[in-house]
Amino acid sequence: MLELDTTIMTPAPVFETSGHVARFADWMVKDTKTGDVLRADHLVKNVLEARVAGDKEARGVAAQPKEDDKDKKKKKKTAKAAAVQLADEVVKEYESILAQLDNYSGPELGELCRKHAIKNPDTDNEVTEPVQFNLMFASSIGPTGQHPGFLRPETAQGHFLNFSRLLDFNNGRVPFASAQIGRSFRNEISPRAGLLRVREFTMAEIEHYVDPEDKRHERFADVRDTVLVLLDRHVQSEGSTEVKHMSVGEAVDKGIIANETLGYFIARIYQYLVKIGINPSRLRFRQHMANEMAHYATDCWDAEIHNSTGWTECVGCADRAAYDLSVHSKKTGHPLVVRQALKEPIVTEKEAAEFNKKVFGKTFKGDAATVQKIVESMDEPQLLKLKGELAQGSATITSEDGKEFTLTPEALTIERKTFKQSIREFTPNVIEPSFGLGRILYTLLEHSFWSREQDVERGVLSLPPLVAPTKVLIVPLSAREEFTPLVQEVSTKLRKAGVFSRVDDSNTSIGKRYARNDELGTPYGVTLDFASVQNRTMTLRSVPCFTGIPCSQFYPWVSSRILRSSICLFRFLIVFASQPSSSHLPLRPLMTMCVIATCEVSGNRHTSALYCRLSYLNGLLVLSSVRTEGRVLVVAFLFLNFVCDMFVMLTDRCAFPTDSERDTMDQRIGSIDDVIAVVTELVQSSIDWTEACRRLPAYDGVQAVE
Ligand SMILES: Nc1ncnc2c1ncn2[C@@H]1O[C@H](COP(=O)(O)OP(=O)(O)OP(=O)(O)O)[C@@H](O)[C@H]1O
Repeated sequence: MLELDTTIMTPAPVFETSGHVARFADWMVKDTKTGDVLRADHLVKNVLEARVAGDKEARGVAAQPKEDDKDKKKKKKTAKAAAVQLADEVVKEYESILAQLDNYSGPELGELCRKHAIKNPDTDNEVTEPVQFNLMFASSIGPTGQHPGFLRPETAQGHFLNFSRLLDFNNGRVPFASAQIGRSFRNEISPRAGLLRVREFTMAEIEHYVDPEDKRHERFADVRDTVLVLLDRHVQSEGSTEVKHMSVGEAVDKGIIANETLGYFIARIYQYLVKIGINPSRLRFRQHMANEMAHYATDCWDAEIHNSTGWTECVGCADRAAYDLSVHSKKTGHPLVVRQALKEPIVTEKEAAEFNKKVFGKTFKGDAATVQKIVESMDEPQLLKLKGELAQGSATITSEDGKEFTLTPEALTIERKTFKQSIREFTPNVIEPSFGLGRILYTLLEHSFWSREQDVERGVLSLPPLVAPTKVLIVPLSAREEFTPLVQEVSTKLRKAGVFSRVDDSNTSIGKRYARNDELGTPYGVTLDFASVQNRTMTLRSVPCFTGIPCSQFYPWVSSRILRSSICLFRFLIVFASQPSSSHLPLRPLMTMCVIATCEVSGNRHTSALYCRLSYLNGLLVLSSVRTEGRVLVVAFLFLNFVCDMFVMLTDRCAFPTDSERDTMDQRIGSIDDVIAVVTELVQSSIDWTEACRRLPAYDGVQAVE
């Protein structure tokens, strides 16, 4: 792959030729009273989605999440959902429109606004008919300002302008690819949602040039079995968003993905996104519908990632065919083609025109070149017709501006000739994966950031080591002088191993230091304690990774929760039943049980355990205050409470470990050199945490200094 870096400010003829001046546009509408500008498709989407959500709320399917004031400010243009129930057919129609929203043209969007009374959600005013708005920033180049230019809206055109040079570097052969990372600029109608829609953003684009007659990819076998979540154009045009899980091999075989090279890059995009930490269950590939496709594309798939704003396109992967190279070549007259030596020459017979230069020049004088051009641009049937007319004595041809010329057999002869072709000339097709780095980074941060159930203020960023800015945190337990040489030794050894580390020797507690670095996304931590000074050992800690509940643990976890909740209810009933009517403390055990039940169900086991013990005390208090005959019941309650406790302890064993447990459990110990070797391999991803645990024993807090 050849990397290039081309200019951002681009002369206008480049984008006139590529079609961007005429067609790189979005549809916008204006608020008829305030003049507020809205992107037409976004307006329809916001309003219809809000109506569908309002319908769900009215039916009691899902409550609308409450927006706090901050969010309200951010989502100024988001339509508010009124809890209004809609007719079933209307909901169906709205869902169908939303599924194929990207396929509507401007007039169709205008029609939708009228038909469904879609207004500006902020003002409730009508909106105008959609008009096209070109997304490029115009400027002028040079001191006189007479050369118009544009800030590039994509890096791709820079690749195409340099095609001949790139082809030379690749010895005139395809396939090969060029790559560029750089800023692009789009005058977005409504730039919102943080980094998701901005007017200036970083793109990483690959242009892969292939033979149009052979779009196989030599490494396709490596990715053939990669299973993807696909939302193809047929499903969308039926108004559905039902996805298919399918290997890329099968999708190419069935023609869902147009060709192997496109399929290869889609699979590689998937692998890349998952490798950097995007949650694969929130990633899908959506095919563009016919109207939605950019003017240059013949097939296009977007890698869409789900985040707090919904499904967002983060990478586009298009087959741009020969469009760009052909238009630039036509405009400049410079052939952007590949010349390939044929193994077997191709022999063909065809009609060929031969000009008698002397007579031709004398007859047509200044128009000779124009007449020759007209004849040369004729195809086989036209030449045959002309040949017939010449055989009759003369033929008349007309130029584009309507001028007539009479040709005679003296000036021009047409004969059938044999041609031997040993070179094949073709314009390569281009497959283009186009990454928006801001969108990828934003969704990655969203997918990686979480907080502990019992401490929502304490955030954790579970970044894979590959992308984490700091790979290892070195934490000396004390700021005492004897730690300094050790810290320096570990830091130097990690640097030599190519592992970027940082020392946190601040005065705060070790817990706070861990927490701070968990939030910064540092995946590993090594701790130097007093045992390190004495025995040269070091502990290794991995930042907990929130992957959701693994399937294998999901059912035991759910059943344990159900069991625990049932036990709470059971306890509650026992307490209730054991209340002697004369007791002056009837509410205390009752309230305690309610607190326990709430804690158990919400998973807050520390508080639950505390209240559990309190319930015994309550039982004893009740015991001392009731009549003799009521005591039997209270003793029975205490006994049953004890049995319940045993149950809870047992179910604790099969319960899904909480994050705090993973925090403290995931500590290993070893000699400084062993730990450095293991953490280096972890950072390089050549081993996983399981292998690290096999190599280093667990740290149980006992291997400390005597
Ligand atoms: N305004 C923007 N802000 C941030 N990233 C963007 C923006 N526009 C495009 N991108 C990124 O560039 C990539 C390739 O651009 P492409 O032209 O395919 O986007 P697009 O289809 O115009 O996007 P959209 O439909 O969201 O406007 C997108 O997948 C996206 O990640």
